[in-house]
Amino acid sequence: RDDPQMPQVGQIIEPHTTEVGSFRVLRVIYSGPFSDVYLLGKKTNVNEKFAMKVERQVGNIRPVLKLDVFVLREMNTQTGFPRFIGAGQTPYYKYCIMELLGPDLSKLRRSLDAKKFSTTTALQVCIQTLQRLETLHDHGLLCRDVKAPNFAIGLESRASIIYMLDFGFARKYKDKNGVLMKPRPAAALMGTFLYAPMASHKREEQCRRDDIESWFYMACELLKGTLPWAHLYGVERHQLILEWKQFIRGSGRKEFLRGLPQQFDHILERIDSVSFFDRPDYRYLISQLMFAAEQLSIDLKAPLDWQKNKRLVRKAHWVGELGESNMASDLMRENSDLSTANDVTPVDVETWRVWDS
Ligand SMILES: Nc1ncnc2c1ncn2[C@@H]1O[C@H](COP(=O)(O)OP(=O)(O)OP(=O)(O)O)[C@@H](O)[C@H]1O
Repeated sequence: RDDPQMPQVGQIIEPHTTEVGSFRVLRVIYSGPFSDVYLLGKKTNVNEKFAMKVERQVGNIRPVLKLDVFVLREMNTQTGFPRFIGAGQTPYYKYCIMELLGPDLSKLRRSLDAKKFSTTTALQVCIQTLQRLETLHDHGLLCRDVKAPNFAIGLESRASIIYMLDFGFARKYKDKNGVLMKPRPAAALMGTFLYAPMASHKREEQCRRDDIESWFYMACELLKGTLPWAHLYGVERHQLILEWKQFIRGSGRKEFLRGLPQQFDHILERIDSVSFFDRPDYRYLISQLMFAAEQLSIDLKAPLDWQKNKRLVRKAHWVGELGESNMASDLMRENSDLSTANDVTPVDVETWRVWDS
């Protein structure tokens, strides 16, 4: 941010595509290890706001903005994907301008006193996030970093829509003829340890099922609170996190699922039965969530927690960053002090205390 070559507040940004016009940099929204995100206003009307993700041209250990631009362009007209506005580069940085969104689901959840959403909100969020994954997958793309910080709410009239963000780990799983690509013999450990699918822990190629497996961990966290392995520092303990994920499929299953709608048992069973080339049965998973809502007399059209409590959105802006998408293998190689990789405060670990004793 102190680098004068990088965008500065007040500066005018003029994307190469002339039809989108010019923008003024208003402030920094996020400053991370791999990218910075800025708030922009239209030069002609600063009240018309946008977000701009920026990545350095030189010295960036994980250049991904090209991927973000590719996916946003590909998904541009789809519900729940930020509208792509324009992109460009200077000798110092690349940038991508897109629709401005509200806070992410992780910040919203951690802004609540109970650190979990109401069941009404959590189930609606679970359904919408699954629908986003279905859309992404049906466009031939995998996310490979499904987690609450990568979903954000829309602004104002779009506050009930959950958007998918951050495609830095996306990958095509079909070739140009639409044929499913064969798995490579080994793949990098990708994504975020907390939610990584077991295949990723084992350095196997990921498939659609693996995004849905990560979605499942996220869904459990949204409904029940912080995951029981959240306190483990993934860089050093990722093998133990894998063992946790295996344990909840064996003797730990009942305890793990306690307090969640009973349909979560069927959901996990169905996810685990999907093989590498299969299309997950999104319809079945969504119908199970709807069935859970029906049994709990939940109205799936009811206002969401942040629509009922406007303070929550303001509070979420103050909650710290969490769970950056650090490429696990890079972290381990560097063995640096990036201890935020799995930086979850075990505030509501209480819920899962049974395993600590
Ligand atoms: N369109 C947007 N509108 C509002 N905020 C955004 C938008 N895009 C990104 N952000 C904010 O910037 C943060 C980082 O964005 P993103 O996850 O795309 O970048 P990243 O470099 O991959 O970050 P990380 O590695 O931490 O996941 C998001 O968590 C969100 O708070």
